[in-house]
Amino acid sequence: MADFYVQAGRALQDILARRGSIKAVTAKVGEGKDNARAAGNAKRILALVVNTLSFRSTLQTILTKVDVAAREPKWFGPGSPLNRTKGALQPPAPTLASCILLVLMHDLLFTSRGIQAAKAWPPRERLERHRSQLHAELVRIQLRMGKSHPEELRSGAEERRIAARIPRWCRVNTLRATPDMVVQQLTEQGWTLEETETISKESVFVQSRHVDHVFAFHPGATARLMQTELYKSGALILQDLASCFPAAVLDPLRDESVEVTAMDATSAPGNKTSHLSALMQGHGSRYATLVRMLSRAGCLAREHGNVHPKKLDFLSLAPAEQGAIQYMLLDPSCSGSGIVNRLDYLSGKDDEQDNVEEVDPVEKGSALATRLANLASLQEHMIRHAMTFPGLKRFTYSTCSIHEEENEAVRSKGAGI
Ligand SMILES: C[S@@+](CC[C@H](N)C(=O)[O-])C[C@H]1O[C@@H](n2cnc3c(N)ncnc32)[C@H](O)[C@@H]1O
Repeated sequence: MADFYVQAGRALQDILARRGSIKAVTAKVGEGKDNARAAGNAKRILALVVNTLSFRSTLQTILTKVDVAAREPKWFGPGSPLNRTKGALQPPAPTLASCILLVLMHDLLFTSRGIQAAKAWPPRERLERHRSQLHAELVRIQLRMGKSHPEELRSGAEERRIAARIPRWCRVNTLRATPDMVVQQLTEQGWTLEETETISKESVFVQSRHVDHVFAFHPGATARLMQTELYKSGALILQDLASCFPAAVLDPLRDESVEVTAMDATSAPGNKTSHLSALMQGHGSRYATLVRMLSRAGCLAREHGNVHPKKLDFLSLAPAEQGAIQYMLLDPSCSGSGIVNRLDYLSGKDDEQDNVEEVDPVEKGSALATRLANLASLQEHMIRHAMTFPGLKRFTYSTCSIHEEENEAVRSKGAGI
């Protein structure tokens, strides 16, 4: 179990050093030879890391009063042997010992079971020497903030309240089923399609007014939806409404009567690719990366679909050699600032299909400005590159960002409109 806390501390260190998203980092740390065990491990690490981050500001306030690193320098100071663990990042990243301290403090102060490592493990033993003072500080913070329970100190309460009101959007994958078939099966399972603006009950769903074959469900219905055969077979794909617009707008067959070729330039993980594939009704050829998702959605050419995935750097493609490409969906890396964060990973109802790239909700100020400038420069470069494809008739540019710098500004500079 000591190893578990070291792995969780490593994941936390990677996240704080901004080396990846929470999901990506914890999945990587949990990796091992035994897949089932690794998956279980990754889930537990994810839960501990997410919870530690939720209480991080409280934990750090406590540490300003009870400076564990100064009191126990051998295990939590800069010279700790924990900092020499294989793979530990070096400064300017926060030390591994300080990250392990946070995850241990989380379990000590916020769980009834306490730290789940051998009593003799020195970091546990050293930290627990300060247990009563740490608890006293926690109670002081609670009183100061007028909270009756430590759980109320968790940050992000407002975000969670909002998340609980956001519908769960699903797209019918017309390569697997017709919308009528989906409605019929759902109805047989106790769901009701209503013509209403508000989804009052978990069993009610409504049709999108904007994009064909897209339905909105109650946010609390996610787990039940994921149990359905429709979801498991790839006939129903969890995909936010906003993310359904690019393929719907591009719609390569809209004014074509002959076979066409389209490219999804930055396709992984593949939601928009499979949408585009479905809109092309099995015609044409195109590129994508995420074979697994495409296979599940029935899009792969080698499995009688219409997508030829290629793992390539879009920017390294020579447009002159791609004269066949007539339509292109360009959905490049972005800040992810507009992504609806349902926090499903907190409840274990993880949605592997959300096209989350990198989401950093704490990012502010000049760090954000620099990151946006870097992203905008790459995005503009991609638009310019797309526009040199000689056969291109139409392309869409989209991001999951709410920042003008990545949207209107990039479009104006890149495409000159
Ligand atoms: C926002 S995501 C795309 C999401 C995808 N359209 C979907 O709906 O599932 C951007 C993707 O572009 C990929 N990417 C970034 N630069 C690229 C490049 N030069 N060539 C190809 N893909 C790239 C990233 O790795 C990332 O997977």
